[in-house]
Amino acid sequence: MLEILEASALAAGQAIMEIYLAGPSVTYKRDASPVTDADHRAERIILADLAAAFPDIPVVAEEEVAAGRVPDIAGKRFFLVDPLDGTKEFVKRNSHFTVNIGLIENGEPVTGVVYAPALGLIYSAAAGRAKKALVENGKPAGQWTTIGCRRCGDRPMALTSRWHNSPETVSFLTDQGIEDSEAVGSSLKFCLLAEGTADIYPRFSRTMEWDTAAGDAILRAAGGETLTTAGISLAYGKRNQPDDSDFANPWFISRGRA
Ligand SMILES: Nc1ncnc2c1ncn2[C@@H]1O[C@H](COP(=O)(O)O)[C@@H](OP(=O)(O)O)[C@H]1O
Ligand SMILES: [Mg+2]
Repeated sequence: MLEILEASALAAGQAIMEIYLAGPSVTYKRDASPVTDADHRAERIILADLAAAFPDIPVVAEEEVAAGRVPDIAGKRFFLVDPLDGTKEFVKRNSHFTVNIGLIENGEPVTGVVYAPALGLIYSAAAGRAKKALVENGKPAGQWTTIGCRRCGDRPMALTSRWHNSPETVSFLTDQGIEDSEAVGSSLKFCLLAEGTADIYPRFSRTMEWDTAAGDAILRAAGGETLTTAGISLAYGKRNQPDDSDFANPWFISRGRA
């Protein structure tokens, strides 16, 4: 399965880069977040690939949900797709945007691919192994290398959102005595924890499950974890929540090895 997901993410990323170079057309969704022709084109590519290869696995995809199309996932494994995470970065011509495909089984992210086309980097994970490759001309160049979280030292390096940071995140870093932090866009934050170049990603502002599933799968396979503020492993497939919309995540803290 993983190779099919990787190939689909690479194809979607190539379409995104064509639009990136030509200049995307931007509109704004009901929640005022930007969406571009690249989001829609990349999602169509991924949905077609998944439907052809895995017709029985439901797919929850960001723009499909925005259009009101949500499949029944009850009791099933399912895909979460964010065709272009970091749309704001993309629009501002910053390279921190990613293609994301994650597979959820029993509420856990078990398989994932994150592709950052402008950086030429692809990360993936399945069966407890996380790996990374450079991408050239739309294909992995050279060998995939296995990646793993580092053990956190005396000076933890934190990652924060570039556009959606919050006062609570700043307070958390102060309370924990964390002095070093870097703002990084999109699901790349999970990948940097997974490859052992940072230690903690506190997310005290809103995300949706498709923003986090693929990166979280890679982080967990690399030896890290994502916990809610109650200390419980972040679960996926959250529907019919009393006071929130479907597939919204609570605040969470992702980290490498303690
Ligand atoms: N108010 C809000 N409601 C829902 N999602 C939000 C949000 N603010 C930010 N996000 C999510 O945060 C993602 C960007 O994360 P980051 O800030 O770490 O780069 C966005 O992904 P998209 O770019 O796919 O829309 C979006 O889904
Ligand atoms: Mg997103």
